[in-house]
Amino acid sequence: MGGTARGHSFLAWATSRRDTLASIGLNVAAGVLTTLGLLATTGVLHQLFAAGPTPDRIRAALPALVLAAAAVTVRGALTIAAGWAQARLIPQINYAVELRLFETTSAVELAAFDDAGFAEEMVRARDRGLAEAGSIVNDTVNLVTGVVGVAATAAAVTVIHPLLLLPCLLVAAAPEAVTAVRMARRQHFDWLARITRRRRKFMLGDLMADRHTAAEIRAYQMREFLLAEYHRMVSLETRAELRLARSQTATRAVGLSATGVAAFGLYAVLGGLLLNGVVALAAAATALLALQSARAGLRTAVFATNSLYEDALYYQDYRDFLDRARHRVPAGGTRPVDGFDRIDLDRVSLHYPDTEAAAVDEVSLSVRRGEVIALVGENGSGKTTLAKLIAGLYRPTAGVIRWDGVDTAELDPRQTAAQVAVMSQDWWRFPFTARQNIRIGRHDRPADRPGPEVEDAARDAAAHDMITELPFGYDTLLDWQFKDGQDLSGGQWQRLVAARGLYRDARLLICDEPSAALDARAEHALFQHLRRHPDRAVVLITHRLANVRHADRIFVMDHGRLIQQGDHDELMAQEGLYRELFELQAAGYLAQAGEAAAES
Ligand SMILES: Nc1ncnc2c1ncn2[C@@H]1O[C@H](COP(=O)(O)OP(=O)(O)OP(=O)(O)O)[C@@H](O)[C@H]1O
Repeated sequence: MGGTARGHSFLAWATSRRDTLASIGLNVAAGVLTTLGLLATTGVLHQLFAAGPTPDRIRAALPALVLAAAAVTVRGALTIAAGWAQARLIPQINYAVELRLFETTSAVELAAFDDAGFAEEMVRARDRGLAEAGSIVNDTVNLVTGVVGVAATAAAVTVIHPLLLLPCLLVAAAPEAVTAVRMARRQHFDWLARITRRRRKFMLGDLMADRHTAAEIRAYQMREFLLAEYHRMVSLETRAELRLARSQTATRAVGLSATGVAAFGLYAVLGGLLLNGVVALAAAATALLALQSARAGLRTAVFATNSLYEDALYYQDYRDFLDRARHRVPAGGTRPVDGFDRIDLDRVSLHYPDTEAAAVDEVSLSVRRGEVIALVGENGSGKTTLAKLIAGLYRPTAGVIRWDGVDTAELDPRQTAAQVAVMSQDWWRFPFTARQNIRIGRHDRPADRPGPEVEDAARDAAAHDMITELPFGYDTLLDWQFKDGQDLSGGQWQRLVAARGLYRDARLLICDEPSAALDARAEHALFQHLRRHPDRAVVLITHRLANVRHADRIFVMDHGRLIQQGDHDELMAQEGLYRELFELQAAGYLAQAGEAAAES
């Protein structure tokens, strides 16, 4: 926890030195005025309890009274100023903490997202870690305020009567502090133990309240099934929460009893000292005031320590996540890249985490500039994984990928990625306008770099007409959740994804099922533009084998292994999976063509 609090104060310091200094400094200054105020009050009481006529005593007490009033006023002003500095600091810190998280999550390697442990840590960091950053600052300032308050009072008391109250204060504070820390620890560990179940509960809740799942849930009448599953989670959760509440209540009861006994003892000691004449009446009265002020300070400090302890435990999750995530940011090399003549895969394998079999198993192949190659195989045979390896989205768990003979690990990763465009099979409906949805394919294209215009890319992907028919054309927001937002059909989205890929205008174009949702006309239009181009290599994955007939080379995958390669004619001349799959598809068309001929 010490490390965390230190780490965080660095963050506050780095975020805004002025506001951090002001938050702490003004609170300390307010504490000094508390001491002054108490000393002035003792002065007032001494004069009032002295012998002599009342008007004289009041007159004598006046200067101290003015001093006490001034101390209270200035202290109030300082506290308000400290509050202002704190209010400025918190949003800055929250922003810095969020930014750090998203800078890291968006930089980690893709493989990290396949790791369930990493995904869970990320949820934890977002779920609680972020929210705690602001509270840590608040609680730290409160702790400083509380401690300064107690120290200020203790200083005043020491001046008035050395060694009288300090031990008493400590005795009064101990039970509260111990109870608070115990409760915070238990709360945290209980939360950790329940996190997987809570994630599942949220996920079920999302399924039942999401627009994208609504149709399927109704079509399969999944409602009762989901509700029963949700109910099961909720009952387990409720039971766990009740168990926690029971033990927390017991701890609090013990803590409060101990605090009561300590307070009683404290007053008894003070009474005894007064009766025995060890303390004067004025000093005893100030002591009571001081005790009250000290206890308020103590309560603030204990409460802040408790919250700080709890915040720190959650915030530590955030920091641990950042540390671990930073190790998953691909380091990459420094060799500059500007295109390639050939990419060679040498016995490349990829194992997903927690899986037995390799998704890609010792595959060797090459992709040359100016070629169109195709990856073919049944579902789950490893085509998408292999394409992601070629695209550099995954690093091989064994084997080497070389660009013009250089291991990709040595190449500058940003420059390498700039050479690649991926039309992915599982694309996302980005909530931007149609134009932005295409432009994000190369949003940072410098003005002097040639490339297709947004509308040309859309035309090539058969998306232009559909976009111009939208209510605001290219400026239509493609998110139905916002006013004037629109949604598109699956095929329309896929045209947009294709347009984005073409707009990116990269040397290596990877098309994973680019036409799965397209109608025949759009598919035809797209494939016109995926033909050979001297400056570009295309890696095509498709189950519609008619589209791979013209590929320069076809690679056939089965259970992660490369089992056949060659062009269409070579592969058709062999017994094997390719011919089998091709003939199965062709038979469907031929049968239909035959039936049509018979009918006419
Ligand atoms: N993120 C992942 N984590 C774990 N296993 C995965 C992951 N993605 C794919 N797999 C597994 O890896 C294997 C290869 O999957 P891949 O998606 O590469 O196949 P594919 O040939 O593209 O299939 P399809 O034709 O259905 O698109 C499959 O057994 C799949 O279950």
